[in-house]
Amino acid sequence: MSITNNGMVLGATPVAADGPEWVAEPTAYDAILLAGFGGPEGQEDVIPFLRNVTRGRGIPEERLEEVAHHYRHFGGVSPINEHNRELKAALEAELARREIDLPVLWGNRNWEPYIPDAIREANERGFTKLIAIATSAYSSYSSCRQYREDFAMGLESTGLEGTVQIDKVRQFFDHPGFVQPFIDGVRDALVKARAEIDGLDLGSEVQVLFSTHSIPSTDAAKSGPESRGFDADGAYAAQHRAVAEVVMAAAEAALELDSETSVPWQLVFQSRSGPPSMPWLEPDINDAIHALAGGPTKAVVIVPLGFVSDHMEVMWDLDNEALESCEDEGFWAVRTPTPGIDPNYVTGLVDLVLERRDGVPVGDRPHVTDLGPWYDVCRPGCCENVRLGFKPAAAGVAP
Ligand SMILES: CC1=C(CCC(=O)O)c2cc3nc(cc4[nH]c(cc5[nH]c(cc1n2)c(C)c5CCC(=O)O)c(CCC(=O)O)c4C)C(CCC(=O)O)=C3C
Ligand SMILES: [Fe+2]
Repeated sequence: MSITNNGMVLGATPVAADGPEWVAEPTAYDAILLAGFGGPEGQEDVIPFLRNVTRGRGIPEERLEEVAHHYRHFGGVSPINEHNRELKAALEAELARREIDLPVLWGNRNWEPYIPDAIREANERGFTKLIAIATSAYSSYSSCRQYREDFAMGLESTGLEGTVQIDKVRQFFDHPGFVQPFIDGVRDALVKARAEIDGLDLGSEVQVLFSTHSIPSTDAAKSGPESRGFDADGAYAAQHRAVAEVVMAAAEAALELDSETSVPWQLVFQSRSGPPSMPWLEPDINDAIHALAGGPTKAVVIVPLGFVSDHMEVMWDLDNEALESCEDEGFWAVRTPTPGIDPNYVTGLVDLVLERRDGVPVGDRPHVTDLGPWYDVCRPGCCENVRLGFKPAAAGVAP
């Protein structure tokens, strides 16, 4: 991978460092690149998979053993690859329904089929312009830039940089298609809590915990473009807070609560993995649950706001650990669904592809928070990783 003398990264849409945040001209894409995290599909895959994920990351050995145990507990199989096969099929069905001729290629960051496999397949089928959907909604190194770096590395390792172009749809944390399944989930959970707990006061006796992956504080601070002036927790935390506010307002409206009543909620973090000496975003969801003990809370609603499907972080860290913490404290508790292949989500992803294909003006792009619509082309320095240092990335402006 090389950077041209005017600052453009080869393989990415050619825009200068001071180029546009949004691409308002149509682009004749040949195919969609569905980019997943990847997961093991049997006991023998567990260790090689974990090595792929943690290469060069300084994750303590004890943490790896603990995480290996989560996978071993489920036969060494993460459901994440099956989720992505289902999502691919759902996208294909929605594209066919709308008579849009865009094949979907699938490649993962950490397991087969790998991103370079998908890039090679694109080339073999004569595709030169790909629009990527990464299965990750928010801005941070792990949820945005790392996918873009893997695209750049994949183009380099296949020798196809300059031949195949990879663009990426904007981070979709505040796209209505992604947010609607969470609104439905919180509404349904509150209805259920009210039905099952006699005389429940939704204004004081429920706690909605919006949970997302913790990340190192240094990554959080660098999430999103510097120019936006976010606080120390960066765009990552700000985006989650903004979406949670929208979800709560919509769920409260659906329940027809009087305007005096607002349901208590907070943003919490899970799945921390660095050494204890390294600060990561807090509070941890289990600490937050235990801190509610002795207060008015009777019911806890856990919302996996940072995740698109019920993969290992949801199955283990929420459905096993966090629900157990609730049980320990005697709280009534439910975990609401992830978007999965909810029709709102699938339709929304196709809309995100079409807004790039058709060059929809930024003013016409759907978004439910004031932070969006997010950039088509990542800004200089966006989501960079100060621990790992600079690596070239596709679908953005250099550096
Ligand atoms: C922000 C974020 C998302 C959400 C965005 C997205 O969805 O992409 C996410 C998703 C996921 N993370 C996953 C798995 C793992 N993540 C790890 C480690 C890490 N994640 C991090 C962040 C994130 N991770 C970070 C900062 C690390 C430390 C290492 C590093 O600096 O990169 C490790 C290593 C062991 C451990 O320490 O836990 C594993 C096994 C799986 C697959 C689950 C399955 O198999 O079903 C998924 C979807
Ligand atoms: Fe992770």
